[in-house]
Amino acid sequence: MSEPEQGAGVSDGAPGGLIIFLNGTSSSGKSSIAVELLRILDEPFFHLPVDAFHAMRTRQEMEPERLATVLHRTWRGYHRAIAGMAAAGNNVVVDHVLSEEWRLRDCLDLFVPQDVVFVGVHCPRAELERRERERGDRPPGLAARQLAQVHTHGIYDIECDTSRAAPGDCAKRIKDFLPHRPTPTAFQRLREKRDGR
Ligand SMILES: Nc1ncnc2c1ncn2[C@@H]1O[C@H](COP(=O)(O)OP(=O)(O)OP(=O)(O)O)[C@@H](O)[C@H]1O
Repeated sequence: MSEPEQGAGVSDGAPGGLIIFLNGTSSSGKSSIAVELLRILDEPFFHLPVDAFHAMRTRQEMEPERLATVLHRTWRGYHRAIAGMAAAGNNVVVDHVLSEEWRLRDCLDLFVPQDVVFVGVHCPRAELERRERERGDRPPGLAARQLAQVHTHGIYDIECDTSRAAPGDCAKRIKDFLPHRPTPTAFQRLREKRDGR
């Protein structure tokens, strides 16, 4: 039996899969957009949220120092799992918080930069705090603490403000952007910046 044809327009014929990378603070609306994306995208995509990787870990108590090591390893493994899925030709929606500088550096080292659609998921502080209170399953102040770092690199392919647009509208904008994404991509530009070019 022959292999199913690879989708045109989404991966541009490249052997690697496309990575739609949603970056924003906790409660900014990343998962909600990812759910909508998977509903409307025409090609097969996998949603890989960082939370799913934390949820796979055993639940035992750990000393803070050991926990820090285990968490660091989890994030590094998550980045490599994304790269691995994409390397095998799978399209991926990533739902991640770049709240520490090394995380972006690690992703820049690992992902094929022309295959990444880097999406800034923004939401004003007051609305983040309101959502945190309403959902009750995140520590109060978590999103506000992450705000300082998450968007500091300042370069995206596309950005959305989830206080002004519903998750479905953000997903539709991202989907419509895919066939027209310009080069260099945000990841290509960030790599050039990293390399001092
Ligand atoms: N565009 C939006 N408008 C209004 N409410 C939203 C919007 N997007 C998400 N929410 C609400 O905000 C809360 C957080 O959304 P979501 O889980 O998608 O965020 P997240 O960025 O994935 O958060 P986390 O990283 O903490 O998992 C949910 O209660 C969700 O219903």
